[in-house]
Amino acid sequence: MVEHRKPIPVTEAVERVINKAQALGIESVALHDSYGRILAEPIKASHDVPPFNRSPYDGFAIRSADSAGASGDTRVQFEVIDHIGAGAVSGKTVEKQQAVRIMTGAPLPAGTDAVVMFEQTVDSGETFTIRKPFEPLENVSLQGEDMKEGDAVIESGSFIHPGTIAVLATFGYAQVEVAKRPVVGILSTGTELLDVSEPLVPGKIRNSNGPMIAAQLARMGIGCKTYGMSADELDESFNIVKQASEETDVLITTGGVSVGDFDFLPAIYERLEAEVLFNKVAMRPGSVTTVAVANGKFLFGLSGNPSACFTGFELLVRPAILKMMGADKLYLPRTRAVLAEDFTKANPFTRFIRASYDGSSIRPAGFNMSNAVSSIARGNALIVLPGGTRGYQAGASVDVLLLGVEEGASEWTL
Ligand SMILES: Nc1nc2c(c(=O)[nH]1)N[C@H]1C(S)=C(S)[C@@H](COP(=O)(O)OP(=O)(O)OC[C@H]3O[C@@H](n4cnc5c(N)ncnc54)[C@H](O)[C@@H]3O)O[C@H]1N2
Ligand code: MOO
Repeated sequence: MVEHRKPIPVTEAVERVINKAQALGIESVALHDSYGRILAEPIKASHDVPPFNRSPYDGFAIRSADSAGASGDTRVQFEVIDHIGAGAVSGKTVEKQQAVRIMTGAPLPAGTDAVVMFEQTVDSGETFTIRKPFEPLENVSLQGEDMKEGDAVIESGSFIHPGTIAVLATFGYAQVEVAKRPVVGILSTGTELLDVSEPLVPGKIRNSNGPMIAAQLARMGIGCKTYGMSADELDESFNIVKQASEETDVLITTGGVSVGDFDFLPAIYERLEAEVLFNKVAMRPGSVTTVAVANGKFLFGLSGNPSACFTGFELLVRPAILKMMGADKLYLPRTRAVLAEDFTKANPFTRFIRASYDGSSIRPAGFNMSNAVSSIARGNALIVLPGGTRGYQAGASVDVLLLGVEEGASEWTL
């Protein structure tokens, strides 16, 4: 008898998965290993940045009051009494009409409150003259102008990117508290699958889903265990899935999840006595995406069809893993864009179309069936067309989810 599955809305599927996903705790890593991790502590400024008033230019530090009256006609002269570069502190106190030759980054000497750039001086040597007056604090980089001691600078849960690392280094974090990452496994099921290095033979295709998912994980800062490929054979697949699920927090399988005679994932979930969160989602591609939990381990049954597999990962696996990683932003950033060409197909389920987005308009990235590989390569975004709609014309405003934006992403709210 053919199994009938009840589709649930994609937002409901996301919610069910998110409700099951638990953060895995905290560990300490060296700063240079922290790129791509999720910060597990809030970062407060432990001192002012910059920590002292400093020169933002190469020039001369003066007392601004001494420059009063300087003009094109009336030059004002200064005597140079010291010379410092960044890292040095002048021991001198600057008196009337005196100056210190100062390089970018050096602290302002006692008594001075302005900096004259070399380009603003005439005849510079032991003495120099200027042709304009300077305001107090003119050309001075002020202590604390960037960050003040005690400022909340970065929130816990943020993705650690190069800018985060610059802040952490500034405040002396040689070690950083980060969220633990889940151990994720990938198993590609299908008797038809060949390894990437194998020659094509009749009836077979190369496994593109496994390497694609590994890369989708990599751009989230997650490595993976690869369980290779298994044939569509129940006992063999069951044994691999059972062992892999024991060795991982999240096992992602592709293929074998629909209602075909050789689709064994549903039977495997049953044998594992897994709790199936859903086995049909009102989305296309990826309607067969199934998520189950067995012994506290996630089993993501993604479709074998490449575009469906890709989309199921981005919409359902990615937020679950981000929650396990302790991230504060779980969803793909969402925006609106103008459709660049007609899309007249009906959308019985919410449709996610691989598309290329140029910042204002968006164009479907070619062949858009769930078995497409080419459009995944060409797309950098997904157009979202709600279920029950059809007949979108060029010029229509549509919802768009941006792909590959792992840093500083805003949220796609449910
Ligand atoms: N009677 C029905 N048939 C199908 C239904 C349905 O509701 N009733 N759903 C269709 C939909 S929608 C999809 S999507 C597919 C999904 O099937 P599976 O997820 O079980 O995947 P497979 O049948 O194993 O493979 C589908 C397709 O993808 C190719 N494939 C598989 N693995 C890979 C891989 N690692 N790399 C590249 N390509 C892969 C495979 O050869 C098939 O062509 O079911 C429909 N059928
Ligand atoms: O699961 Mo299928 O991808 O809806 O075409």
